[in-house]
Amino acid sequence: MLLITGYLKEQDDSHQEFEQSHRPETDHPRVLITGGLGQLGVGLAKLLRKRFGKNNVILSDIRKPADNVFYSGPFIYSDILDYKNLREIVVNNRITWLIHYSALLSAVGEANVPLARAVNITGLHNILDIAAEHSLRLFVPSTIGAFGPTSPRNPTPDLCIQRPRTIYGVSKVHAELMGEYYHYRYGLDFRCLRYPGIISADSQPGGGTTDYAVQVFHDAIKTGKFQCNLKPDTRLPMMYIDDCLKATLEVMEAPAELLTMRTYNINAMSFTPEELVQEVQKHVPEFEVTYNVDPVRQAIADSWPMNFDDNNARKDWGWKHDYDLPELVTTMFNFLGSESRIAQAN
Ligand SMILES: NC(=O)c1ccc[n+]([C@@H]2O[C@H](COP(=O)([O-])OP(=O)(O)OC[C@H]3O[C@@H](n4cnc5c(N)ncnc54)[C@H](O)[C@@H]3O)[C@@H](O)[C@H]2O)c1
Ligand SMILES: C[C@@H](O)[C@H](N)C(=O)O
Repeated sequence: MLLITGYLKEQDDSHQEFEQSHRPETDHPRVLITGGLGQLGVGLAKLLRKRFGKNNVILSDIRKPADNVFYSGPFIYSDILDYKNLREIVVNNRITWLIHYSALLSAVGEANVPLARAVNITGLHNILDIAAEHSLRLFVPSTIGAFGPTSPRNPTPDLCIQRPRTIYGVSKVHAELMGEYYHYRYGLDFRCLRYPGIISADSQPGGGTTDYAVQVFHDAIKTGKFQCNLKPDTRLPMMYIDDCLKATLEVMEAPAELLTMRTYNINAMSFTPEELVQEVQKHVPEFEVTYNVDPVRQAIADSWPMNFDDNNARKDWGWKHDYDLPELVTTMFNFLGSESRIAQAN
């Protein structure tokens, strides 16, 4: 058996022991999260473990997990480009839900197109085949980046022209279309949400265009100064991580008959760097910002939606966000402020 977890290792090194003492509850899904050590995976694992039980949710990645992650529940090495290994993990752990988070994001994708193509497209093909072969429920996130300069930008509906100009966006449109094709052709239970830029306090973004909206909080607390790599009036859809993870769980649990589509926009708020900074200054009045525009990220942002129309998600399966801009900013400062007080005390 392949599964080795820090949590289990602490108790017993025998895999036999795992099989006997940790039988999965049959009424809960057995979940595998790929690319689980990025900005979103650890938080999602925490949420799903609370709901389905610690041992029913396996995090996987090609990176080495931090101690707190390793000891918080099952973790396994998995490279999504290794089809045989992926299939072995699914079979040996009797996986029923696959959450496919592995990807190269927009900015790092432009910096390494061959790798982005391999991970985001070839990797997705492995995931689709394994999910179809083993009748898994498959979640693949898409993104505001799946739209391009010829899409309507304010607001962007679910169905419209999608001609993105990044390898990231192209690979995500490909994922949407392939997932839907497998659904209609082979009956694959494919579910997909187009996430906005996600903002989180306890995990770092992986090299996207919306990363500035996370970094700003860290710099406000650490130095009181921030250099923004997008222009002050660049408007993009954004969401606090708790809303993103809640939506993911909700769409995965939604009865199939409610889903009139298989790919939905979800949204919470939309702001520019200037508007975010004004809100941050309510908490840190002396906060100073300068602008040093990164032309690659700026060109990407200028081609993306400014506002996202998520009416179908709201109508079909009851999507509703909890965090608007003021709550987001207060929550980020509460979290990071308490962390920095703890660090100072130690
Ligand atoms: N964070 C956002 O703002 C956002 C917005 C829209 C969509 N999404 C999507 O959500 C998903 C998760 O995003 P994230 O922000 O956590 O990404 P991230 O970049 O932080 O993490 C991606 C993870 O994929 C892993 N990975 C890379 N190559 C791999 C391989 N060959 N095999 C297995 N794993 C591999 C990386 O090690 C990394 O831990 C992605 O598909 C992303 O496109 C994220
Ligand atoms: C928006 C999203 O897909 C990611 N945060 C990026 O900027 O690339």
